[in-house]
Amino acid sequence: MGFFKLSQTFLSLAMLTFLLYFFLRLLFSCWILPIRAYRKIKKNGFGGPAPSFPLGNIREMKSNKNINDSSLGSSGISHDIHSTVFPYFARWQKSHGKVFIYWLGTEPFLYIAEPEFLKKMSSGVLGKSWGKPNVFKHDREPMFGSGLVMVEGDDWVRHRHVITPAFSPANLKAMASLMVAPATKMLDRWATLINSGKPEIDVEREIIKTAGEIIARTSFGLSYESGSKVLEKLRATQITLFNSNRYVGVPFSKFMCPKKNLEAKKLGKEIDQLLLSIIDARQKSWDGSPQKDLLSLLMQGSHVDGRVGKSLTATELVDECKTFFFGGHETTALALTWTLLLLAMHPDWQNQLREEIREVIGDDEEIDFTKLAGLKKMGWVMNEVLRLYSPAPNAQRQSREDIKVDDLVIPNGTNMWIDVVAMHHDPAMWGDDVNEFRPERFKDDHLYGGCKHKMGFLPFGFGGRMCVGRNLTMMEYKVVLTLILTRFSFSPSPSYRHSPSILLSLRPRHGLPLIVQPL
Ligand code: HEM
Repeated sequence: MGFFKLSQTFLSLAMLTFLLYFFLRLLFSCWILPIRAYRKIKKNGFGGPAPSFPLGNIREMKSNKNINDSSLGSSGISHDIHSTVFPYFARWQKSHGKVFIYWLGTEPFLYIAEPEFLKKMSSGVLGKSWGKPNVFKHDREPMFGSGLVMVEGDDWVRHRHVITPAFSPANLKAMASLMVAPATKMLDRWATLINSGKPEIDVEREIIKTAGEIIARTSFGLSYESGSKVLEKLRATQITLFNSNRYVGVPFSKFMCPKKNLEAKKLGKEIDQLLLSIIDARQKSWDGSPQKDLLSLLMQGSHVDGRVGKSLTATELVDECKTFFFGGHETTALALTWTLLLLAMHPDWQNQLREEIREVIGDDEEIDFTKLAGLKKMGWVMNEVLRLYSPAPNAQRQSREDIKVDDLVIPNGTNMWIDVVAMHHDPAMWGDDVNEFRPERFKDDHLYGGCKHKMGFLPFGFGGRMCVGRNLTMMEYKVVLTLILTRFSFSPSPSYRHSPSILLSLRPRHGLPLIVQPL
């Protein structure tokens, strides 16, 4: 009896110790550490909205959805979108300036919409010394794994070293030929719809589908038919993750949607298996002849440059394929989608681009891809669209060392949120016509569009971690837009409701119905 009582007391003590340990750990990670990090940043004198525990400022961010659709007929369409897509940032900017601290759950973030601050902060930091916020890593794991977007340090250098040559101009030219068939298939579908008396087409849905096919071909060499299984699963992962991704930074948020998280993990594993089997088959059948798609180029790069530490493993190749899909297809599709809206609203620009295509490319049935670089006006239009409706509305960083900005010190471990939409719509940088569609602003300054600061135009990010796929995007943009403009003209549908919104990327909430006519 005495022994039984003793062991019971021991068990209760053990339980109590465990609970105390658990509580202290929780207190430490959710309260003491974040407050300590916050105090260090705050020493620099930054302000910011008051947070509450445990949501930080998330409640305010969620309550501020400010869904404000405008249609063609009523007030017209405004490109002044910052206060619509990020109403909380627009409001906090008014009280706290362009650099301040806000909280995602128990994680403080340094908000930055000031190009000069960004320049000073990033000028001394190497690409490999930047991190990505740890708090996002759990959610993004099934999408990007250890792909280039997420890796850091020497691993990042190794990945970037193998990946960059795959995007060389010669390789891109070969990839361009893979883009024509999916785009032509889409346009044939439009022609059939128009012939059957349905000229109203949701071009966003169409272009996202086509860009998915293009990325499947250019990334892993899959035709739509054979790649549709991978594509379906990749898309399902994105939707599942996005739905379960809403309380980032809140303690235990990953346990809030256990079903969705498990589903995303399961899908992630299935995709890995599918891609691994593709890589395996390639490895077995590869006879050394040159291939056009990124996966083959990376495999060749890894093969040729087979020194230890330089090549990519099969698992890393899988992660890069997923990264190309998630990082590359929707962003490019949205750049094209917003372009079609702006060109629909500006038929004069449609005509100017058609004229340029006739002059530069001619009437040949097959596009000579070397001539695409000559489509200068199309380049201005692309930049102006990326400025007004940047598909990647923000960039994120976490410092991995103390960073000096004049007399200030941004401490190691600071999360950063760079508000690209704010900087692209800042009249102090662009002038009073900041919210007008004026592609000609890129005529004399094709890189920065006359922006007063070189860090004020960042559609592809900045520094050593700038988007590795930007030239591929440019190629796809010019190929697809050339094909569209040579076959169709288009105008906005009266049913279009303008409601740009952030669903990972910046997209039209209700799609983009256009009235399409054959030329
Ligand atoms: C309009 C199209 C695109 C936009 C707006 C875009 C935007 C971006 C942005 C903002 C970043 C982050 C840069 C930073 O943190 O400073 C990025 C990184 C990246 N993008 Fe893109 N991207 C586009 C197309 C593509 C394509 C087509 C691919 C590949 C097929 C791609 C692959 C990547 C990769 C791998 C990274 C990570 C680079 C690194 O961290 O070293 N992107 N992109």
